[in-house]
Amino acid sequence: MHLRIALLAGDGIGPEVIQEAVNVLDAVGEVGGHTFEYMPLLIGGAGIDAHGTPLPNETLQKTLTCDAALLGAVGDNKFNKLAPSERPEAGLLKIRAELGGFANLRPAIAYKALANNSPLRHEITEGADIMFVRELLGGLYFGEPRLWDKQLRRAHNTMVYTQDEVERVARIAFDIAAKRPKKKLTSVDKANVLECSQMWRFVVDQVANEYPNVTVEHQLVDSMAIHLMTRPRDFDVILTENLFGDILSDESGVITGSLGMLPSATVGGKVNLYEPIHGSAPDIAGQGKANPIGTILTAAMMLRISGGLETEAKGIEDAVVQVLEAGYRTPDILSRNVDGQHAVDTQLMGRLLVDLVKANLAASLSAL
Ligand SMILES: NC(=O)C1=CN([C@@H]2O[C@H](COP(=O)(O)OP(=O)(O)OC[C@H]3O[C@@H](n4cnc5c(N)ncnc54)[C@H](O)[C@@H]3O)[C@@H](O)[C@H]2O)C=CC1
Ligand SMILES: CC(C)CC(=O)C(=O)O
Ligand SMILES: [Mg+2]
Repeated sequence: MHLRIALLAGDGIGPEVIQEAVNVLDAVGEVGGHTFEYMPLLIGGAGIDAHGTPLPNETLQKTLTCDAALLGAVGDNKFNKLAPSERPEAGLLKIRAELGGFANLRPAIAYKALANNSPLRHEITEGADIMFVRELLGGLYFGEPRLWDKQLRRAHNTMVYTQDEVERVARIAFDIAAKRPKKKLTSVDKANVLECSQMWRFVVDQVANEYPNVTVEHQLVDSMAIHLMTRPRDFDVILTENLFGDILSDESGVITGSLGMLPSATVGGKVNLYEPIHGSAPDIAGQGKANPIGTILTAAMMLRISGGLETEAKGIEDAVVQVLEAGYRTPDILSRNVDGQHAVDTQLMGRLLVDLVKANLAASLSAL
């Protein structure tokens, strides 16, 4: 298998975690006989610094020629005073829109080895395995008009969805739910207040008729924030709009032990975009403290979805379980009062995973 991968490292911890994912991909390539061709491209603050724009044209054009795009994170405090349309984050929103992927898949799994690293009690998180399907191209992040009228001392953002936009992401979520053991879909909205949400619910119910084997429920987003923390095991696929999905999926970092553990894949467009769900973490950037696991699991999603490399993806996911069970912890998942932990930095976590991935793949190849 040959994959051309646009490498959009971005800002802050982005380049640090992307490097570890590349090392793991290289290990997969070496053992599995695949070639991964990387195209490093600037985005976010790195794009602003080099070319005055968070999405240089070269980045977009070259990404469009690739089989997949792997992104770290964007954002830097030095740009905080810029208007939203000029900030690093605007580059990410623009590339998402241009690539066209509308379904952002964000799995959140409670790893057994991290049971004592979550502030939630073990019996609450044990076995939790959620797949968020977040609509990525609509809602408040893209709706027009949007402005801050400083003279009128008033600002607008617009939540807008078409029925077609809801339908296409709902279909992806139902397809996923239909293939999972629990076959349950929870659609999250704010239908007691918002017309967008009332329409969302109407469309989801229509699509549900095509999936009689999937159990459907609707939840309001405010109480859902509580249900997610008090009974995460009751959920399977969670379908929601852009902003609600952004917030709830970050919240699921509590279930997994850290935001740094969470991967994502965006599908449905011209080129799939793979990114961990966390941001550029300026508070820990450049210190070797970043957890690369979310990005490494993101690379596994890329191999599975864009490369059809199921064994290789599983080899990475198993390596993550093994490294955690052996007690290795970056600072974000290191707990006080827990025995058997070994503190590691970003690079050592990456190296341990490279070795485990190589061993896992060699074992599965020799078993063939
Ligand atoms: N996809 C992207 O590129 C995203 C970019 N951002 C941007 O990132 C910047 C920082 O935003 P924040 O709200 O602080 O969110 P953040 O996700 O960057 O960080 C939140 C907290 O989680 C920690 N954290 C995040 N990723 C981690 C990792 N891999 N390992 C260990 N700890 C990790 C950070 O140290 C911080 O304490 C902002 O400029 C924001 O706009 C935020 C979210 C997504
Ligand atoms: C544009 C991004 C900064 C929004 C975000 O936080 C995300 O997509 O997770
Ligand atoms: Mg976010």
